[in-house]
Amino acid sequence: MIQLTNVSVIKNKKTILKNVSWHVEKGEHWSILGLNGSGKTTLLNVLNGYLHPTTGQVEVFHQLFGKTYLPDLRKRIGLVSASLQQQIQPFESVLSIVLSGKFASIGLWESVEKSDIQLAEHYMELLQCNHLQDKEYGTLSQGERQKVLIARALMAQPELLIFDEPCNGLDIIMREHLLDLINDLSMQKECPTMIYVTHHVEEVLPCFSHTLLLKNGEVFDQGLSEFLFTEDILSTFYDRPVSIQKEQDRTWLALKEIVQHN
Ligand SMILES: Nc1ncnc2c1ncn2[C@@H]1O[C@H](COP(=O)(O)OP(=O)(O)OP(=O)(O)O)[C@@H](O)[C@H]1O
Repeated sequence: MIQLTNVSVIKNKKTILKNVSWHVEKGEHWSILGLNGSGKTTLLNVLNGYLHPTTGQVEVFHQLFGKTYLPDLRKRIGLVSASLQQQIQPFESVLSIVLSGKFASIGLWESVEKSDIQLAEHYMELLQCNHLQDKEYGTLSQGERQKVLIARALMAQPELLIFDEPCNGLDIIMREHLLDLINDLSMQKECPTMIYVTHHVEEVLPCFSHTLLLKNGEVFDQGLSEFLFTEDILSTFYDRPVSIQKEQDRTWLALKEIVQHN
């Protein structure tokens, strides 16, 4: 699915990513965990081909960037991100937004078939947002918007689905509801390979069996989430002592000391 080899990104003399090597197999689901400014967004931009690495090699679906036509490749990648939210017109209906996912377009400009509507309804049902289909996007809550964007991403039947901090701005009830839906999705036969980018270890569901820990633009560690989410590793990762608790097959984190910011 993904093969990054020694990828570095330098912008304005600042090294944003340094020698990132990462391999994702089809059917593996990965989380990318990192603090603010660790390089997560930059890494996603590299993956989507919006940013060319200064050095190193990127392959997605065995296609080497620089030797492949990126617009076609991007159609195989679903992205659920805040930047997408900002591009959607507030008056567009939920059904139209979900349908537009088939064409990876902002706005629905193509004619659709009955089978497209049926597929859109299937995904809206899966994401429990079919009751919203006639509503305007601008009237939806943040949680409802995220569900619609996931249904939209699935319409293109992507092979790779990237969630970029999907729980930002959600209260705990809506966060858990959205995570439940992502968990349900992971159990579907048609589930694409998923990448879940987050600041919060608590959000990493058991289906995200693998994790890439990104720190200051470098891979701090990577591998099976269950082996990485220990007090020792996470304390070094966060540069401060943390305690963890395992509940519902997830890892819940607390700082052992409150850090004073002056
Ligand atoms: N064009 C640029 N020129 C200089 N520095 C940049 C540029 N783009 C990003 N950076 C810096 O690179 C670092 C990583 O940014 P990035 O947005 O990838 O981090 P992030 O992990 O996504 O952060 P957050 O979680 O806060 O969104 C930041 O310190 C950012 O200021």
